[in-house]
Amino acid sequence: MAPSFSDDYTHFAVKKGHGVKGISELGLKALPKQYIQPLEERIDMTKVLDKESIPVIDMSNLDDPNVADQIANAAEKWGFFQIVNHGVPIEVLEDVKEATRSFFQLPADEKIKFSQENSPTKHVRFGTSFIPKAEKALEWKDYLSLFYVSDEESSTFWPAACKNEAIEFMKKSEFVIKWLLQALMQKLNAENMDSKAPLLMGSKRINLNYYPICPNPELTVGVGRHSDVSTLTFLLQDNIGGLYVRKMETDAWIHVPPISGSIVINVGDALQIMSNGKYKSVEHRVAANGSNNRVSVPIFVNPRPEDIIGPLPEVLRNGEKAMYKQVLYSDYVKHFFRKGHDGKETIDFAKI
Ligand SMILES: COc1cc(/C=C/C(=O)SCCNC(=O)CCNC(=O)[C@H](O)C(C)(C)COP(=O)(O)OP(=O)(O)OC[C@H]2O[C@@H](n3cnc4c(N)ncnc43)[C@H](O)[C@@H]2OP(=O)(O)O)ccc1O
Ligand SMILES: O=C(O)CCC(=O)C(=O)O
Ligand SMILES: [Fe+2]
Repeated sequence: MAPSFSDDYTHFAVKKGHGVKGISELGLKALPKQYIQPLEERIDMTKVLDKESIPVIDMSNLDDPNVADQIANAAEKWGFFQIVNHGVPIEVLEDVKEATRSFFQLPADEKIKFSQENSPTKHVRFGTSFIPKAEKALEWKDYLSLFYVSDEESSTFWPAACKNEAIEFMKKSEFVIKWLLQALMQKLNAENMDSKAPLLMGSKRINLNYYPICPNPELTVGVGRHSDVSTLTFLLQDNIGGLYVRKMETDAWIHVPPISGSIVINVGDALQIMSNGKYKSVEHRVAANGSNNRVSVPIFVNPRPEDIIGPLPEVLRNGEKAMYKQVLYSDYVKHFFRKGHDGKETIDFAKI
């Protein structure tokens, strides 16, 4: 049944498993007040630079040393870039976007089986907004978050509507992810990828994000300002648009235009820490949309929860002063998940 009072919307979306998709489908004329963001957190279009864009890097010739240079340069100067001709088949990308729509199309009583309270495993979580119990205002997004442990575990516990497509996307992306990390390590003189791979890409989480049509998109956000806590994020977006990235060291924002077949790559906090600040995790946010539903599928490439992360010895070899302490990665991630989105604040947890 549709909720009648404003406070009931939180119950309906968060506790009953309808999510913001359920609210969207009620056809309300006005946004429930819980979703109204303070003015400073809404996207101010006068701060968007429409003539600038993040780099787009063609990966068709991996033997060209220029490719690795462009990647390291983009990770340093922008923290965000798009890649094209990266080798992940277009059908795999289309299939995982379609599987995302199929999962969110399920009735609430099917999706709620995967909520924090009901899920058969901590590794599968369906939710809405970011951390509703810690947020001052809610965000206009539903998600399914899948932590990869093994094919067997995924096959047993991940929802049938999307598991094969999500696993395939992860598998087919493995080569290019490793190549990107190798190129980034080379530029830090930390070439030994065989020994570094577990730390850089020892765990993966894939999120399926659903941003339904919103009655007053200008009053809220799909995702608030944050940087990812990953090493790298490998993000597939559909053709709707709405992802904005902060231009480094300014208060201006740049839109990331959908490019068919491309993948958006961003540096996460773990790589900023390991590179002692050479590569930067940059704030980004997602606008809500008044006319179209949007999906996105980030693969968060991470250290393992039990890893200790800090500036790599190779980076400090030349006497450079460490800017970050050694921290247990799961402590870092738990700190991120303890509060609402707060821009680049999370990294203070690791600062010396
Ligand atoms: C959802 O909207 C988002 C998400 C994001 C995500 C950006 C990223 O960069 S995700 C990459 C995170 N890295 C990893 O998952 C790999 C390392 N994993 C770990 O260290 C651990 O698995 C763990 C995530 C810390 C969980 O540890 P565990 O011991 O199993 O502890 P829990 O009790 O399950 O969780 C602790 C605490 O975290 C919250 N939480 C856990 N998982 C999620 C999740 N998938 N989504 C949201 N919140 C999660 C949870 O609230 C727990 O606290 P409670 O108080 O509820 O118990 C970016 C932007 C977005 O909008
Ligand atoms: O939906 C997007 O384009 C980005 C989402 C995001 O930033 C995240 O899930 O961390
Ligand atoms: Fe993000």
